[in-house]
Amino acid sequence: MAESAQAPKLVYLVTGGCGFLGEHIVRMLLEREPKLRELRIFDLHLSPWLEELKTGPVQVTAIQGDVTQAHEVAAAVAGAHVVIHTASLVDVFGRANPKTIHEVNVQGTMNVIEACVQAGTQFLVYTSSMEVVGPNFKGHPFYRGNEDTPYEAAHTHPYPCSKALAERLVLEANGRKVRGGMPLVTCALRPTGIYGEGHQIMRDFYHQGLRLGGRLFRTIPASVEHGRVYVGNVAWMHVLVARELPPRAPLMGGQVYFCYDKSPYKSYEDFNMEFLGPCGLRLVGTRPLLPYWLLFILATLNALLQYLLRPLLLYTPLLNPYTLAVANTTFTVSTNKAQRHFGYEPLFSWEDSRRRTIRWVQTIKGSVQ
Ligand SMILES: NC(=O)c1ccc[n+]([C@@H]2O[C@H](COP(=O)([O-])OP(=O)(O)OC[C@H]3O[C@@H](n4cnc5c(N)ncnc54)[C@H](O)[C@@H]3O)[C@@H](O)[C@H]2O)c1
Ligand SMILES: CC(C)[C@@H](O)CC[C@@H](C)[C@H]1CC[C@H]2[C@@H]3[C@H](O)C=C4C[C@@H](O)CC[C@]4(C)[C@H]3CC[C@]12C
Repeated sequence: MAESAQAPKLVYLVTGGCGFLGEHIVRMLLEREPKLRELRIFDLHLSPWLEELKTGPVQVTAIQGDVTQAHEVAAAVAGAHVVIHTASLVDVFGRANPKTIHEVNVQGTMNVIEACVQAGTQFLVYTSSMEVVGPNFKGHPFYRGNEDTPYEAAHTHPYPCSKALAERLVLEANGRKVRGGMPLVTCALRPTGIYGEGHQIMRDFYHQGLRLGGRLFRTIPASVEHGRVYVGNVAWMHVLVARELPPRAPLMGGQVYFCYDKSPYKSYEDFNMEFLGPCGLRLVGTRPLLPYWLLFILATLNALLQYLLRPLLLYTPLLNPYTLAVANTTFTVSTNKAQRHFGYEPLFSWEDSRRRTIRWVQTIKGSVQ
């Protein structure tokens, strides 16, 4: 895209723009992308808060659509300069069937790639995931790893499998000729466990704690570290990557970047207590109250119950064999590749991220604060 000091002229499309991360990306773009003329938000489910965004200087176009429908994606992409593709079925709790997860996450991504090629859209940013790497089904730890750390990325669960395949398709598409003869420039961002305002799993933990009289019971050893990153910093990295991809295409094209900030390395449960503790919850136990083998049996019983109850209702507890295995496997990143390649620095400090998240938890219905 030609540099210009004149009026804003860029058209961005964000797929999944009404999701937990998508909303933060949309709001961050409107606040911090001065070259934006039009922001298109493409989502299966449009949110009511979109209306409040239409009063600003940037044209906000809400598009209700399905990424599995190629013609709907093509219509949304036509005329866009940059596509940020975050739309995905994010499910490790058995809510969606594996076929649907593949259709949305893989076929949907293929539709986005093809739409960029046909429309002549040159820049595509894909929201991938740490799960593309691991933890693998063998439970190998990934300790303070980076984008170049050797690791056997072996998956059996539909979600990580779909994200890994989609990421590969995006990176392999880098360099393809788009309509008009210019090269497609792609890159993928791999957030670790995102937290912050709007995080549904944090909400689920909070409600579980309220149901248990203000207590949560430790199931994961405190020594098992899980990387986490604040949603505002993930959104900021997306904005920055989209801005720097055109001028730095030779360096950034076809690259992957972990999303990171200064959030501390802790177990998943201890990290959640950074926000749930100040909101009145207590984590019982300095070590897991139940042995792993018993937790595994309970997780397996949950999976069996989910299967048996499916004709009647969707039973999707937090504890299942997959979530137990992932939570019990250290996965932390330590990298500065995003800083080296496009000058990324976290926008929000840990203290600020924590304060914002606590403030949000306090607004959750049923909050005791
Ligand atoms: N939440 C995390 O911890 C985390 C971590 C790493 C990566 N990610 C990735 O970030 C992205 C956003 O995740 P999230 O946590 O915000 O999830 P989310 O479920 O809140 O958002 C996903 C959005 O995609 C939309 N969507 C789903 N299927 C669609 C379809 N067929 N067509 C159009 N839109 C569709 C949903 O309506 C939703 O608004 C995903 O790609 C996910 O893999 C999330
Ligand atoms: C019930 C206990 C065992 C409890 O500790 C389970 C926690 C479990 C629900 C989470 C532990 C790790 C989470 C995953 C991780 O943060 C990364 C992810 C990648 C992202 O792309 C989607 C979400 C997720 C799979 C995330 C889901 C919840 C956990 C498994």
